Amino acid sequence: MSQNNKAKLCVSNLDLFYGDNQALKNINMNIKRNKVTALIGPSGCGKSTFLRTLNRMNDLIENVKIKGQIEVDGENIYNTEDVIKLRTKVGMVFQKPNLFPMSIYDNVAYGPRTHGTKDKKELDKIVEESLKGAAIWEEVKDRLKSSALGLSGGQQQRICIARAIAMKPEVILMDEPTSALDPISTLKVEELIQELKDDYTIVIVTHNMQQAARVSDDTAFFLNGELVEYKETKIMFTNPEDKRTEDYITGRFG
Ligand SMILES: Nc1ncnc2c1ncn2[C@@H]1O[C@H](COP(=O)(O)OP(=O)(O)OP(=O)(O)O)[C@@H](O)[C@H]1O
Repeated sequence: MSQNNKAKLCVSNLDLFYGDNQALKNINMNIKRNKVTALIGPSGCGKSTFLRTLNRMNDLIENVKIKGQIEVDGENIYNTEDVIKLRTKVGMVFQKPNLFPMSIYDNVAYGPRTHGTKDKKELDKIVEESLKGAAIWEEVKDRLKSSALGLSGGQQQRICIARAIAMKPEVILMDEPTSALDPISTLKVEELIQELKDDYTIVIVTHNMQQAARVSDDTAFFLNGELVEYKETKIMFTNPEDKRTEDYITGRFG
């Protein structure tokens, strides 16, 4: 299962139930390291649910039952007691920027501080590197002490990415990270995603097929909780195998 050296995450026989409602049905998927993998499919097909299983965010929801196995670097994440460590390794960026009402600096330093980094010089370094990594340093370097909530939506989303990077994750999960952004900010975040894959494994949920085609290396198409098709993005968008994939990407439904 985890013999595939390229795979960062190996998902096998994954089922997920919300009460009696089965939201994920026997998902099998190897997600490649240092690649961008897009999850697409119509509303309610299970994309966000699947994304959340990858760092156990569904644990926080009542009545959820999960079967099957998810390995990160060969380790089953549902066996570990240390969920905090898992979420450090597998970070997440949400649909809407969700910064704290504090300064830009304090937002980025928040995670490292709560994990015990107190040294001012070290924090300065982490903040600068993370903001550079999220391609927002030049825009904010002279106002690090100002409120993060004074930034534009697109800038806030890049600060959220910087905040994720500050924890030194290996995988970054993104749930429709540009859906609340204007086209120019969207483009900036898309460019950033492309740059980030040199250092991280990225899994992104998107409703926007052009976006999946622009940013991802591999694409997975979900429908009614099933993984219908999963392959290289280039091939998926030019030569889909399954009629349902073709119907979806050509805009016939969803
Ligand atoms: N917290 C929850 N409790 C119960 N059912 C849920 C919960 N979250 C999602 N579901 C159900 O699970 C199914 C999959 O939802 P999910 O949000 O994963 O789909 P999605 O593909 O991400 O949709 P969208 O594109 O609209 O965000 C839906 O039937 C949804 O109603």
